[in-house]
Amino acid sequence: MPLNLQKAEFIRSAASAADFPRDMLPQVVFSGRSNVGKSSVINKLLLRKNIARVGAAPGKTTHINYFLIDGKVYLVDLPGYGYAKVSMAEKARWGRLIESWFADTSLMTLGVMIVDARHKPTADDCTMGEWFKQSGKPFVVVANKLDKLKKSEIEPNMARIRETLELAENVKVIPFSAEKGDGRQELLSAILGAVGESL
Ligand SMILES: Nc1nc2c(ncn2[C@@H]2O[C@H](COP(=O)(O)OP(=O)(O)OP(=O)(O)O)[C@@H](O)[C@H]2O)c(=O)[nH]1
Repeated sequence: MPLNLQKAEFIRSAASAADFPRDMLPQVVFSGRSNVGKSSVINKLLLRKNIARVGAAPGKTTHINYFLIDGKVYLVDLPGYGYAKVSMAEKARWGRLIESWFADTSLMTLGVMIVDARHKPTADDCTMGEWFKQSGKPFVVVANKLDKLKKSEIEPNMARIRETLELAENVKVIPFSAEKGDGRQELLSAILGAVGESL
């Protein structure tokens, strides 16, 4: 049976490891700096207007949101990072939550790390990249907001992202526009391949 992307449902918000689903279904985990467009990427991927809420209140660092696609694949939405106005206490809480998630990488099938196509990855992005590398699981980098680049900027910016994050050759950097839809097929293929499903 092909995977029906239209059948996506919110399952739960997890505030600690006790709430993480631990059934055997594959988990595709999304991370990104606050405001990078993570919700927009997820919405574009699923062709939904608003399954992952876009934009309203940045800095919601306290919960990991779980969605289930067609009863078969979890989409895991890690809280955004790097939002300037967040207190030290909230940053520490974010760190503990992420640490507890990555403590058991048997839960993870594929990582999707979203960065801004326009900019050099931040120190926080590099830290996130380390979490993914150390997980030992496959991951891809999505360079979002591609529509804001001039054509001539695309290649050098992608190279800068790869270099700054010190990515191994087998890690894909996917130029993406949640606004226009560029990169959707490539990201979808990477996800379907990792979870062993087709459309
Ligand atoms: N031009 C352009 N704007 C985008 C794109 N993706 C997202 N945006 C805009 O960037 C802003 C942030 O998008 P969100 O999807 O809310 O970002 P987020 O990373 O989920 O943000 P948090 O909720 O703070 O974690 C919104 O104003 C979006 O419309 C894109 O590909 N191109």
